[in-house]
Amino acid sequence: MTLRIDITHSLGGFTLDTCFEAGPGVTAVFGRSGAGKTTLINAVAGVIAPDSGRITFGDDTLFDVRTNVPPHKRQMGYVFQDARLFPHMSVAKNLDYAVRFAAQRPQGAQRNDVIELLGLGPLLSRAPHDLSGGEKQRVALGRALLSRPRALLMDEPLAALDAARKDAILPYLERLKSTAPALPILYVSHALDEVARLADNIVVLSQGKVAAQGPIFDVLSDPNAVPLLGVRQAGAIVCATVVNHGPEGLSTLRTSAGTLTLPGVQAAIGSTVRLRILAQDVILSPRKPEGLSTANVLPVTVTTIKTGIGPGAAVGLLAGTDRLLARIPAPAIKDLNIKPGTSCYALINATSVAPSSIGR
Ligand SMILES: Nc1ncnc2c1ncn2[C@@H]1O[C@H](COP(=O)(O)OP(=O)(O)OP(=O)(O)O)[C@@H](O)[C@H]1O
Repeated sequence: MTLRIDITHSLGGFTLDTCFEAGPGVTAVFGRSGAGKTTLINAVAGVIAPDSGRITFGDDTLFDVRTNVPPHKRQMGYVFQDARLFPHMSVAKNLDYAVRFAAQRPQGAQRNDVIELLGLGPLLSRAPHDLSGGEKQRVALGRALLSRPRALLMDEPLAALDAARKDAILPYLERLKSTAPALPILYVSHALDEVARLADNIVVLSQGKVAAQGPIFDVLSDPNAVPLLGVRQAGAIVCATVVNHGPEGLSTLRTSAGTLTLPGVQAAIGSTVRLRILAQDVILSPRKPEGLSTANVLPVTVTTIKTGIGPGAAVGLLAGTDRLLARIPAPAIKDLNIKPGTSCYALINATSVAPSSIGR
């Protein structure tokens, strides 16, 4: 089923004016602080009533000029930045509380499946104050899933966690995606690394408006989206298959354009991973370079060039059937005579792809 959101809402001098759809899978709502992400997700949850517009889920109208379905009747699971567990209840009781309210609902995961999916078994008898931040968020996610939601709304669920805890919980979210592929998940975040690992689609909010939207692979590789995403954060996602793990901690991965050698790849041989390759870590060369310390050289074709974003230019590249994004000094466009259709080589430093940028 698909969530359709077409609303306007004013708060002081701020106006949210958005129109987009979120179907099965993860739709990331990305934007800088104050872009309107929380206002948007609160409207979908039914916590606030927009000034005007319409929110539908499949054939059901959740909000319009005549209708405003209360939050508990929208059948949405909500996970906040802070886990908001009941402090006086054990993990098991927190989960059972959700089951009780879901008893009559037709869809959703069973208790044991959710416990297994999120690795909650060893935590069941513990109290929330004995859990780490990441464990609390796993319980909060379990509780949301056990309410048998028709859609999941996640508002910066990892923002309060440090990098290590974030890395520990991301694989659970990746598993959730594959075990519940039909579940629409609206995932609010201002962290592009999370979004790149999890999202199928992205809606970029800027000052309350949708500034870009579409499949995550398209938007993150679009040079025109670089100013919205931030020049240092911008980078495309490449799909790769793990070929082997070498003795030096370096793994060989096959992409549609050629082979990459990268450190810190945990995935099993034969599995497909997503690699987020930052635009600033891609260097372009008109000829195939030799004798370099990096083995990662892929033949590419220039598709789009975006200048006028400071001293750098963003260059969209086709690498086999994948796309890459490079950020190079603007004068290099002229010096290298780069234009759409130019064939050249992309150099990617082996150590610049962080293990946390590698998703399943
Ligand atoms: N009750 C309110 N009264 C007036 N302005 C508000 C109110 N609530 C939010 N705003 C403003 O609306 C804008 C959007 O806020 P919102 O919380 O939706 O942004 P956000 O993208 O979720 O930000 P963050 O990432 O910092 O949480 C901000 O400019 C905020 O200051």
